[in-house]
Amino acid sequence: MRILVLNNGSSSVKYRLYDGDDLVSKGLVERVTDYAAALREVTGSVDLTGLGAVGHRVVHGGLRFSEPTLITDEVVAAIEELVPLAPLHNPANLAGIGVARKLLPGVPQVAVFDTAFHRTLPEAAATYAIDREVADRYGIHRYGFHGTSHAYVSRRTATLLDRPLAGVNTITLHLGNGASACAVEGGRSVATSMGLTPLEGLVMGSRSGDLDPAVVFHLHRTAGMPVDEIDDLLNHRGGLMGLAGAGDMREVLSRRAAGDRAAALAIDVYCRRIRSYVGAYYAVLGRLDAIAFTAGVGENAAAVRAESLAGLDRLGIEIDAARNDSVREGIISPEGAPVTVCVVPTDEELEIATQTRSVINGSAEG
Ligand SMILES: Nc1ncnc2c1ncn2[C@@H]1O[C@H](COP(=O)(O)OP(=O)(O)O)[C@@H](O)[C@H]1O
Ligand SMILES: CC(=O)OP(=O)(O)O
Ligand SMILES: [Mg+2]
Repeated sequence: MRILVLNNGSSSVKYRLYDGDDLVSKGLVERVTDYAAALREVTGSVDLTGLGAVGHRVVHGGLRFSEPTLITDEVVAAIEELVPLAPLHNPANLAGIGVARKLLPGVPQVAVFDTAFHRTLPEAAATYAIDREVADRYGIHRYGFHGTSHAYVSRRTATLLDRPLAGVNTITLHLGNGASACAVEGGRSVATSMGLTPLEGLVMGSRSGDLDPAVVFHLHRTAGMPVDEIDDLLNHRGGLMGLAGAGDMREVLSRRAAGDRAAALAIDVYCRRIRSYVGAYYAVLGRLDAIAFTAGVGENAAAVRAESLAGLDRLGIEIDAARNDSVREGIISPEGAPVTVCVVPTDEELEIATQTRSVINGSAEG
């Protein structure tokens, strides 16, 4: 079955066309303002004959969506209702869905949610310690994101260990522009660092990750900053961008190499945050079999991997320097180490295609 996968961001359209598991073509349309035009460009440039389905990445699925879902008008309305919880991501996803349904009538469309994998979080992990009634009324809950990636990478890690997924405990570290950590117990997400929105947790390209919520009140009251400006400060002008003046890890690493102290501090803050989460999630899991690094930074920045896990050998967590510098995919811990540390390239689009196909096959059978 041929499947078109669309991953619409706030300013770009990424697409992949699969025939079974084979990638037939892929592309990226950048600086998108008109999704209809961008998608017409995509549909005009690839051969879509025999297309069996379109799979869409949808970032926020709220509490409702724990599985990939066939898109109907009612599903679109539900995704629209979640826009306030993901104002940067869901509108772009919806634009892609709207245009694809119009341009490809009769082709089934499937939504694959970033949040779905985390619907297994234990209640104690998903609950913020605030007034219960307020939380329920406004949907204040840890939803977690990058679930498609954490699911794919934790599965691949079990394969790499040559053990059944059900018996493997892994910490997956998705370090891209957005970044999140996940504790995966036997294939189920039991803790994750992003929360109500993709702002919480690790230090990211332009997002601050964790901070004292009182920072927001303080900036509002003392600096007189409107809430929208604080939102922009934390989401777009924080993280590596805020600390080092560049959001791209390659640039920050090269500035540090040139002696830039702000860049050096930014990387220290970035790696220390990862180390804190690894320790916390080790405690949550009780027994840890593997740590998997993935996404742009995790797959490519050996220095970040080494610095994040430095000094954890007493916990059985160690990196072999020669392996870390040479391995593109596979194990980077020393032979026989208690915890297997590995690099596992993610493939969110392939996972979306796989899940989309399972929905189509399931509905054909059912
Ligand atoms: N060779 C590299 N060394 C260090 N960082 C890298 C390298 N290649 C890519 N990156 C970083 O990966 C990040 C982007 O990750 P990616 O997973 O592609 O992001 P996203 O899909 O979230 O847009 C950027 O910060 C970029 O600097
Ligand atoms: C949810 C999220 O943070 O996605 P991205 O990493 O694509 O920004
Ligand atoms: Mg990515």
